Amino acid sequence: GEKMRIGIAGYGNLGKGVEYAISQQPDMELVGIFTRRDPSTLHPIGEKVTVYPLADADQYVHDIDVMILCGGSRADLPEQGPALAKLFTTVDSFDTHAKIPDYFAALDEAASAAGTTAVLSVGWDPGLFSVNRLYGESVLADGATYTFWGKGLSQGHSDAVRRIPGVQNAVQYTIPSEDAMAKVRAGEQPELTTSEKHTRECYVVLEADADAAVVEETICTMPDYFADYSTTVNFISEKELQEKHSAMPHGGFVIRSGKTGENTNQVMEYSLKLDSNPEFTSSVLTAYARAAHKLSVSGQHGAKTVFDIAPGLLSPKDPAELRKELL
Ligand SMILES: NC(=O)C1=CN([C@@H]2O[C@H](COP(=O)(O)OP(=O)(O)OC[C@H]3O[C@@H](n4cnc5c(N)ncnc54)[C@H](OP(=O)(O)O)[C@@H]3O)[C@@H](O)[C@H]2O)C=CC1
Ligand SMILES: N[C@@H](C[C@H]1CC(C(=O)O)=NO1)C(=O)O
Repeated sequence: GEKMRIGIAGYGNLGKGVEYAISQQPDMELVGIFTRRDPSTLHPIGEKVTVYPLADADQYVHDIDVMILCGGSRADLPEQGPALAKLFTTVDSFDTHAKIPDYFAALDEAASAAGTTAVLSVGWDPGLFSVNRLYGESVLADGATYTFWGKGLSQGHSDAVRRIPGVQNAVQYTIPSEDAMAKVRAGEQPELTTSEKHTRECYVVLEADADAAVVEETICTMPDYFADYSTTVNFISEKELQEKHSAMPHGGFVIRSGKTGENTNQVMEYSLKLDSNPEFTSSVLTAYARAAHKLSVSGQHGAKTVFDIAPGLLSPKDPAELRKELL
């Protein structure tokens, strides 16, 4: 049948990853990339891919089935999400956890009024890790859930640091506590505070006239991103950043350890080992774009999270084919 027509809004790590992911989907085609920068300065992976000014997106509402939003959660999506949900069915990876309820409400208002479908906070955390925490807590009612990330590069935190005035470039690594993970794996079900589970390490390239002390303080006290953690900030050159910090590996796992019966131990674990955090996240976004389109054409409008989306909708296979795979 007809291929799904996809747009990409925002061309950074995620935007590039979505371009690759679409080329792997038999049922999708890329209509174009939308950017706030001068389109002529962008060089997509595919030579034939057209780059449009994001400001012109409204001219393409009849050419695009799903717009995949690849902007930064800290400063782009809060404005781009609702604005684009008025025009398109959208999918995004919004990950400022504390702000998800408000963001959901804004998207739901926009998408319900426009008769579109806005799928938010898709990726791995939030996203696939959220679904696995839900499975664990729904199945093992008596138990404890733990999430560990890294050691790896968090794109949300890296983006948040890059947005600080005076920062030219930056990356942030998340480091899990080996001691905390050992206790969890030993089934001790420990009470762990946020700062007992992870520490955060930033590598920052300053602009010429920036004040390092002010930048460091802004990072370490940043609500929702760094305030609850112990964070170290290292100032390096752009050259060193490019040489030593260009790879974006990450990963982690969700564990639910619980009890059933009289006193039976049950442990459920879901883990990721990612050589590229952005390319994996982009692959999740692309699968959920398929689900978003199916929801939209079947009249399921408004905002949806991963909790609202049946797994079968993610697949290019139809339900009858999938049923054969149950065996
Ligand atoms: N839920 C999850 O599991 C995950 C969520 N995320 C989220 O994805 C968000 C985006 O991550 P990521 O793609 O790494 O962010 P980037 O910083 O690479 O891109 C963010 C935006 O910045 C602009 N941009 C990109 N490169 C440049 C450049 N060289 N010069 C100027 N502007 C640029 C682009 O907008 P434009 O083209 O309009 O200029 C782009 O949309 C993160 O903020 C994070 O919140 C990421 C990973 C996992
Ligand atoms: N949203 C995260 C995905 C995972 C990684 C993470 C962290 O390192 O704090 N939290 O969630 C990202 O932007 O990479």
